[in-house]
Amino acid sequence: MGEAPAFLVDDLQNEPLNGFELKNGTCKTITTIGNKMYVIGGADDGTLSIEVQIFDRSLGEWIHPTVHGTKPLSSKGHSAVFLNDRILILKKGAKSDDQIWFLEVDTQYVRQQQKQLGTEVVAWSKGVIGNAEKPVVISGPSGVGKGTLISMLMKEFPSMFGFSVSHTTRAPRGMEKDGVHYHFTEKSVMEKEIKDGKFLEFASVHGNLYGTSVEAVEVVADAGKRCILDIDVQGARSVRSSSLEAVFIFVCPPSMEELEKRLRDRGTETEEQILKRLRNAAAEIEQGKSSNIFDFILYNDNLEECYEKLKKLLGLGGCVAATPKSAALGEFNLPLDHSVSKIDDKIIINCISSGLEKESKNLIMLDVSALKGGAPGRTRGLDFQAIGSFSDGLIGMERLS
Ligand SMILES: Nc1ncnc2c1ncn2[C@@H]1O[C@H](COP(=O)(O)OP(=O)(O)OP(=O)(O)O)[C@@H](O)[C@H]1O
Ligand SMILES: Nc1nc2c(ncn2[C@@H]2O[C@H](COP(=O)(O)O)[C@@H](O)[C@H]2O)c(=O)[nH]1
Repeated sequence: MGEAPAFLVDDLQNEPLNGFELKNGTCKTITTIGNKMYVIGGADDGTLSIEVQIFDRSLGEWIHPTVHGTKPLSSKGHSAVFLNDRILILKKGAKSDDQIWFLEVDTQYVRQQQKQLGTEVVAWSKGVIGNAEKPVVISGPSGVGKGTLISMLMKEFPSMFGFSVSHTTRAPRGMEKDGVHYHFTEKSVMEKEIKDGKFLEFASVHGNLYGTSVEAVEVVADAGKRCILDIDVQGARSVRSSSLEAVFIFVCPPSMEELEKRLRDRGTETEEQILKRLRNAAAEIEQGKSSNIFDFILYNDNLEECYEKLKKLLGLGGCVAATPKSAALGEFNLPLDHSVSKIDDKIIINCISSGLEKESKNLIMLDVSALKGGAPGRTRGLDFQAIGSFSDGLIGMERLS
């Protein structure tokens, strides 16, 4: 039987939402959910990320959970607030793009992973202010022109779209660069990373392993861009049933003869590979047209016409769409000195700053009522508003963005 550490009893009397400092200088919070106490805070073993331990009060035992997602780097302190199925972590003194995190403890993704792995699972997800545009999943048989259409989109809108760089076990083609077109990977390495939960989806396609890592999607979201995934139908199906909300587009060839011509003219595959890809194409087209995976089907006969249709369904017809909201917002840094409380779906952050004349306190409201997404990816839909100041009396609502 394990023993609850001495700090739990005393420090729970303090403000667990806002954390407490231990004798060794590290800061931890404790969030109690049923019989489980989630102890979240800088590790004593010198690692740089925020660590998670769970104490099961009914068993009197420590549980070491499997931790999915990129762990946040530890900070000078943090606050923790429980929200139904996840714990909101606000890092003190962190930069605007690193201050809001979620530790998911009972979301659909966490429950799925627990079932699959048979262990206790928690998952980190970074919070994003505003609603970034949904990622775009583009599927279709090999040679139909997915890559060509995506290149045209990225060339015309370089600051709007970012490509999700997949992993593959196939060999690079002549001009392909590692880390740009694909992460070219050994099969054993990729299999281990799949087992470790690093992939949003993966599939065996035309005899090789392909997959989208969670990081590949997050890198694009972090750059404030809309993510484009070029993946096969099996991968699209996996993403559809994941928590990643996306727009799903299937690209169809005008005919099998034309598809074969394009594949042969591209000249990147051996005869054997071309035949394999053509055999698979018939089943992919059948699934693409008949399944409920895809929101849109595009016929790529005339390239320019098809590209115009693609732009139109992405809201780019005629005028340039606005920059994704997440890129423009979130330029507000939470100060080191703040405390946190929760009223319904609103988190009230009391920022305390000592001015020369008098101490002023600013109240910020973080609205978590419209959260979207989550692990394995970012949590979107957060909104900050300034709601008042103790020193000057309450001021009117004011958006910080
Ligand atoms: N509408 C079109 N008409 C004629 N040729 C086209 C058209 N669209 C693309 N192509 C050509 O077809 C070939 C295959 O296109 P592309 O490489 O973009 O296909 P893909 O769907 O990305 O294939 P893969 O899944 O194998 O990566 C390329 O040589 C491209 O230039
Ligand atoms: N399920 C996934 N499929 C992927 C991914 N990346 C690419 N693909 C698909 O593989 C085929 C073949 O691609 P090629 O570059 O070898 O011609 C094509 O249909 C791609 O859409 C992925 O990460 N997951």
